[in-house]
Amino acid sequence: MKILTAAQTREADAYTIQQEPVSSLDLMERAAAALVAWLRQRYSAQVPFVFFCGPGNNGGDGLAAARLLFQAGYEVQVFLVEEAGQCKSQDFTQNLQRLPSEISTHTLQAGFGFPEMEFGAIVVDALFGSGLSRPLQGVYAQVAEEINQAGVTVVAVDVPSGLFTDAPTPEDAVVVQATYTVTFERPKLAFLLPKSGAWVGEWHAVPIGLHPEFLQQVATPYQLLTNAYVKSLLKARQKYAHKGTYGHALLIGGSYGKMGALVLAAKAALRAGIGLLTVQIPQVGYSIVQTAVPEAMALTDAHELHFTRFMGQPETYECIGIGPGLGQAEDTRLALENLFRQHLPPLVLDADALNLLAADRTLLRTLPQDTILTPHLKEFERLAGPATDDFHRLQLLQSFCQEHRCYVVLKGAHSCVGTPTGDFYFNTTGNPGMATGGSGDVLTGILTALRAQGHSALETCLLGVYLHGLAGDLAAKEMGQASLIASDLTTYLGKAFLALEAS
Ligand SMILES: NC(=O)C1=CN([C@@H]2O[C@H](COP(=O)(O)OP(=O)(O)OC[C@H]3O[C@@H](n4cnc5c(N)ncnc54)[C@H](O)[C@@H]3O)[C@@H](O)[C@H]2O)[C@@H](O)CC1
Ligand SMILES: [K+]
Repeated sequence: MKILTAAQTREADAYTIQQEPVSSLDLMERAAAALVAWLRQRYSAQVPFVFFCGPGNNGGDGLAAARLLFQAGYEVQVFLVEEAGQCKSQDFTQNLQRLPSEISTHTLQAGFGFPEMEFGAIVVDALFGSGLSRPLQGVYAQVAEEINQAGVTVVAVDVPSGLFTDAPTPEDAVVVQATYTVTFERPKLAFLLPKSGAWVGEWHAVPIGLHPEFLQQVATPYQLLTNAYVKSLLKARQKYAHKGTYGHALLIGGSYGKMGALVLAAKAALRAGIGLLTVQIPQVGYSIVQTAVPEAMALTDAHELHFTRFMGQPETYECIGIGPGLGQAEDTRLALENLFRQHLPPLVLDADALNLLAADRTLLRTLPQDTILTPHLKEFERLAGPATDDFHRLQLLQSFCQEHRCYVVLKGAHSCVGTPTGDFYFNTTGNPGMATGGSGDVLTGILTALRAQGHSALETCLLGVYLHGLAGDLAAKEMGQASLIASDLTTYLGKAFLALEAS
């Protein structure tokens, strides 16, 4: 699903208005109706609502929603926030005229006294949306600050007011801290990035019937993974298959004190459908692996404690995953250097393999084409340098993938897959319970297994991050986020496959 910029959203609105055709006011009515349907589903008519409406179409949405909610029997109060002399949008003015006189309506201007909130009231933030052109100032900044200090649930309309959707929001800017953001049609890019995403709270995209033709033709490098798309990447298992049909993968990793990481990756690879799995481990790991993962074959390194020399034949494997628990010993770095000189099957690199690459730029330059790298933010910074903000990081991701002709899964909430073509794919599954040691090792196992089964590098990344997050969501539903541990992700991987197939 394409993610649109604010300018593209305006074009989509205009195209819909012209082609459907529908009046701008009726499109706003649809947006308000979608917002109100969301609110009514969540809150009963006993819950009082306080709307703060700005002068543009975002404020217009707020006014239309206040009217619809009032007509549905809710207690509604409206505050019009305006800088003296500020122009109002036409649809705002029309919706103000349509506001029933029974709704208590006040104007807040500079130097206002902020209203007392009734206990349990929900604030609806309709100050500014995608039309924001500069940071909030004056009365708008004051209202946003007061809302943030009121300690109430805040539902932002379309965008939390003060947040830039396609560019970094200045560090010192005032932004409404939303509990929920009900956004129209598509989430905005800023919602998916770690710093700006924190203002958005939990976001929900509600459709307002923007013209499908426009959505189909508009060009963007930013895509959001949808269930339907990821499902289309699944391959059915064949009746006459044997274990050789589903690839032979190799995982290299584990070192003294870090064998668990390799075990987690190995179990995940097996649950991700691999036909055969071999692990290469230092001698210290032999009995651990043979006991913990009896389904895997083991190759042991000449070294007791860590990886020093590849012991197999590269052509035996359809994919090699390197990194979980690998360690960063000097002879491990040399072993990687030697390995990269050989003709290799597709690679998945994680954890210490990435740290070794970051410390040795020559090694980075010898990276085989279409390698998949799975850094978290800190590991990515070591590889590509520090980012000044979320948007700069996306630029770094794009140039890194293009320069090294590789795929990068930048891990976090909404993990982002960067590609050599310059496109970005944001994941939609997963939860904060997965921020726990070993989660990344499980992902490496899943990706290695999918790649070995013949998925392209891109398919592997998309299917892998989605299933990994879905397993986390299913696990969290039953055991809660705080108690979730990495091996639960593997336990729930089968259910994730089933849920995706059945969707
Ligand atoms: N037909 C449409 O165009 C639709 C628009 N919709 C709503 O319209 C919103 C966008 O509306 P607008 O383009 O009117 O923009 P906003 O309502 O976000 O902003 C209004 C105007 O305020 C001014 N402004 C920007 N930043 C300011 C600041 N910091 N201080 C003071 N003034 C500032 C600008 O001139 C801007 O156009 C969307 O977020 C959405 O809520 C929805 O109703 C769906 C349909
Ligand atoms: K808003």
